[in-house]
Amino acid sequence: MTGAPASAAVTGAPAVRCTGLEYAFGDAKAVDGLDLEVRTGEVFGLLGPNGAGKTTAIRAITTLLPVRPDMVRVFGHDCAREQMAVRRLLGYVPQQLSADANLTGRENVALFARVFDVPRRERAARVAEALGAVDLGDAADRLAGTYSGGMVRRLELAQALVSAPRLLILDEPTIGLDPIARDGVWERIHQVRAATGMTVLVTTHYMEEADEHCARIGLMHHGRVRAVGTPDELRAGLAREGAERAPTLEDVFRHYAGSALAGGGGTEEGGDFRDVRSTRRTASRVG
Ligand SMILES: Nc1ncnc2c1ncn2[C@@H]1O[C@H](COP(=O)(O)OP(=O)(O)OP(=O)(O)O)[C@@H](O)[C@H]1O
Repeated sequence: MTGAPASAAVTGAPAVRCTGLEYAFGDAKAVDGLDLEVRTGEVFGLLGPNGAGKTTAIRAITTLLPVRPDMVRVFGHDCAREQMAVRRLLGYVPQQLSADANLTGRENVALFARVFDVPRRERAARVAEALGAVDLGDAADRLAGTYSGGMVRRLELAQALVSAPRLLILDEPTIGLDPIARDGVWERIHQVRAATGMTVLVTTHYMEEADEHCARIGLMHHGRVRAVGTPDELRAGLAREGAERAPTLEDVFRHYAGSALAGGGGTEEGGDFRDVRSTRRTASRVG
C-alpha cells in the first residue's frame, strides 16, 4: 500500500482519545462516559456484548454521530470542530454492508476512491493496489455479488484502505465468517499495518480473535469501558483479585460484564454476498 499521508497536525497525540464520551438515543444512553485511548500504531479491540455501545462509540469517532467539543479527538483533531480533518485520516468498515453487489470489485473500490478524493491520476493505481493488498486482484473484474463472504469483507477492507488511512476502524469485520475466512481478513489487516504503520480500532464479539490479534483490549459494558489492557494484563488483573484458577479472557469478561460473549460460528465457506447481508441485518436487529 501507499504510505500513510502526512503526519497529523498535532504530533504525539494518540490515534483516538475519548474523554467522558456520551451519546443518547432519546432517553437511552448508548455511550455513558466513555474514556478510551488508542495508541498510534496499535491494534486495539473494543469488546463487549450486544448493546454495550461499541458501534455508537465507533460512529462518534468517525464523526458520523455529532459529539460535543473535546469529547473525541483523532490524532489530536476534535471530532466536533474538525470533522473534515478527522475524516481525511480515517478508513471505516461499518457493520452494514458497504459493497454493491451489482458493481465489480474494482468499481466498488473506485467509487470509494472518488468519494475520498484520491487524486484522479493516481486513482487507477491506488484501486489496483488496494485490491492487491487484500488478494482480490484476480477477482477484481467480477461482480461483487458473486464473491464469497470472506471476499466481500476483503473487498470492504480494500474500499477503506484505498484512501491510505492512518486509522482504520472496523466494526465487527469478521462476524459470520468461518475461521479460515476470518484469518484471511486479519492477515491482510496485519500486512497493511506492518507496511504503513496505520492504527487499527476494531470491535468484535469474538474473544479468541481479540486475544490473538489485538495488542490491547477495552472491555465495554453499559456504555463505558470497564477494563483495559493487554490480554495478559487483563488476565493477570483478575488473577490478582483471587481467581481460583488461571483466568481466561472469557472469565475476565464475565467478571466485568456479567455475561459471556459469542464464540466461533459461521459457515465453512464464509457464506456469500447474500449471507453476509442477512447476517449483518440480523446482527443489527439483535443490537
Ligand atoms: N439508532 C438507534 N436508535 C435508538 N437506539 C439505538 C440506536 N442505535 C443503537 N441504539 C441503542 O444503543 C445501545 C448501544 O447500541 P450499540 O449498537 O452501540 O451497541 P453495540 O455494542 O455496538 O452492540 P452490537 O454488538 O449488537 O453491535 C443499545 O441499547 C441500542 O439498542
